[in-house]
Amino acid sequence: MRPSVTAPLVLSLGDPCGTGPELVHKAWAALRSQTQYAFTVLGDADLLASLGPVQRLTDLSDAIAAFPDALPVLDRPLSAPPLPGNPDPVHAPHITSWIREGVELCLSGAARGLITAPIAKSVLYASGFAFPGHTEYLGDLTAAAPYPGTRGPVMMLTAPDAVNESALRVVLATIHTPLSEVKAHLSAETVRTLAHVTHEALIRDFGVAKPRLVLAGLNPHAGEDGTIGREEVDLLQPLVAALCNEGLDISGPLPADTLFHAEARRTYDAALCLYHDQGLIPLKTLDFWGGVNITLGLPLVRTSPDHGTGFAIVGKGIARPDSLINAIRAAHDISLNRAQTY
Ligand SMILES: NC(=O)C1=CN([C@@H]2O[C@H](COP(=O)(O)OP(=O)(O)OC[C@H]3O[C@@H](n4cnc5c(N)ncnc54)[C@H](O)[C@@H]3O)[C@@H](O)[C@H]2O)C=CC1
Ligand SMILES: NCC(=O)COP(=O)(O)O
Repeated sequence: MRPSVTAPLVLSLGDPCGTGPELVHKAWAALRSQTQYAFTVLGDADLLASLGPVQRLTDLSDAIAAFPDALPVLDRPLSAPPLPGNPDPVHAPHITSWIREGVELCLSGAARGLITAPIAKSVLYASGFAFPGHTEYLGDLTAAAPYPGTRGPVMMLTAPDAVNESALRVVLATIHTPLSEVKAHLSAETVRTLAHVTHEALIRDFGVAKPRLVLAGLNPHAGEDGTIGREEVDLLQPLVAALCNEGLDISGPLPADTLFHAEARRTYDAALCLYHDQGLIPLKTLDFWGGVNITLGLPLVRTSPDHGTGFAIVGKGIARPDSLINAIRAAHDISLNRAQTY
């Protein structure tokens, strides 16, 4: 069902021992007077009440009215008390159930977007979580839901507060893949799907009328005509030619080391990167505090701060909410764009 633009956003609390709970309160305090960003937390209300004012909701539709006065929460209690800064796999089933319920609320139309606070992957893996991260989990949870475009999930990171005028968007062909295995995971079909999902999402989710894509090379100097690696010649150049024939505006493969300076960024709307750090190093260098992680190609809107659980700084009052605030704003913006084009 298509979500109403007047439905609230929902936010899964993530790891209760991380910075998520305090950041949620900081984000609420920053946004409480702007009810277009009203969100409700799926998580433990006692934990959140220990950090600031909360309103326990029984009905999600009360979220917008409650938002200016207190942080709205759909109380989904933990079974053991969380120790700040000390993650414990005992919380894993709750963490994943908050995400699952957020997905259900979005797919039913009761919520118009899901923001996920950070999870610690290794903690979830220790309790049997079978997905590399939210991205793949959300792809699995939504596999049966109708979607009008090319299916993701695709991970996009955006640096909305990047300096030098031009923001940066990167999308990843491989995500949490060890570097030694990246090459084996790169196929024409993987990169082709990445390009199409990104092209369609730039139109549907970001309102870019004619998306311009660029593909980064894998090797130094993009292989230098096959003399420093052959992936560009054998795989990526023919693929870019095929994608151009399919109607996409895409260039590359280009050397990654000269792809991210301000002037270069003005020439494209999204950079297709082949592995995690190829895209995330420039992004986090440009905008360490404000980056947003967005999942493309899903039948729901999902955003997240680009940082992790920050266990070492929990409770110290120094965790910055910029990225979470940007994630909430991005979910709002994307849901409005989708309402116009979906
Ligand atoms: N969206 C998600 O669910 C993500 C989860 N993670 C998970 O987070 C855990 C920790 O990963 P790390 O690589 O240590 O990354 P991290 O982002 O938690 O920490 C990296 C550095 O940034 C600082 N930092 C993090 N958030 C901050 C904030 N809001 N304000 C100020 N400083 C902040 C930390 O103190 C640390 O120095 C891992 O288990 C990882 O799986 C990592 C990235 C995204
Ligand atoms: N480095 C990005 C990250 O870890 C986010 O992963 P996900 O949980 O959004 O799939």
